[in-house]
Amino acid sequence: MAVAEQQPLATPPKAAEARVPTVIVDDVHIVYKVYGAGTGKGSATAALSRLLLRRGSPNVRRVHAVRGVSFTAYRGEAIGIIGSNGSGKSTILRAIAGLLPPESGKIYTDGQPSLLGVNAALMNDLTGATNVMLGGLAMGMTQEEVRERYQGIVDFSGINEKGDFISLPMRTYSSGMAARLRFSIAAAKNHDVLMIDEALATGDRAFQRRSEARIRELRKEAGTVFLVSHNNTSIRDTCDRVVWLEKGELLMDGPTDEVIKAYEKHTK
Ligand SMILES: Nc1ncnc2c1ncn2[C@@H]1O[C@H](COP(=O)(O)OP(=O)(O)OP(=O)(O)O)[C@@H](O)[C@H]1O
Repeated sequence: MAVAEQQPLATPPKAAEARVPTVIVDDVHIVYKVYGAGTGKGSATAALSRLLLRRGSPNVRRVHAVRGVSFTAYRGEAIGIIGSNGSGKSTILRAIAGLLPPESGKIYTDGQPSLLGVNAALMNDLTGATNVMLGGLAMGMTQEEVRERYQGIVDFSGINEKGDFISLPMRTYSSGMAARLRFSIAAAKNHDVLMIDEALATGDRAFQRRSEARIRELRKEAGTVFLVSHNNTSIRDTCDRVVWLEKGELLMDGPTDEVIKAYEKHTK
């Protein structure tokens, strides 16, 4: 009986590298409501009579800050968000962080996104050292972990380069020093999704380099990083993809070089 020639088993095609989505922004609109934006109707009596008569405030102004924005971010990406002043960059980050509800549309996130903004809350009357401890605990580290990383955080921030500033209250820091400390605390932890809003702009060049290197590390450690910045060099050095917002709309989303080139042409 003839034996069928054994065919070598075809090697299955190597599974394509699975891209894991971390943030999905789906047709999101965000509207701020500004109360008391008109004149003359702000008195307590007027407010009371509105309550009693169940009439809405006549002075609510709506600012439609984000208009139908959609994109998906994947694990391991660093995405720059650019656009002129007031284009909605900070607003979309705050919404991804869960701090602002969208008027319509949906935002899905994998893990808890951390927003590191220029206004991230640290206590001005407490020393830098206490803020490092509190900030670490607030990010979910144990006391032991914060103690282990304390020196690394202080060294990274460079706060003590010109004397023992870490033991002084934060209100004695310049805005650049405070921003450096905030970034150093946040960067001490690996985040699923880390969003950085202009935090690098205030540091000097040496600090910016350290931060950029740390952002690259955070990406390797499988997180997703968003960076809002007006500094195209920072964006070029850290991000492989850029989302360009203008007047609340997404104008372009693509490889860094392409988008920055188009943006520079637009702003010239
Ligand atoms: N708390 C708020 N209340 C009302 N309107 C707001 C508020 N915050 C922002 N806006 C408005 O929303 C729009 C988008 O603002 P946003 O701060 O997101 O812009 P941005 O792109 O981050 O600007 P910039 O580059 O100047 O930081 C602007 O028109 C702004 O006036």
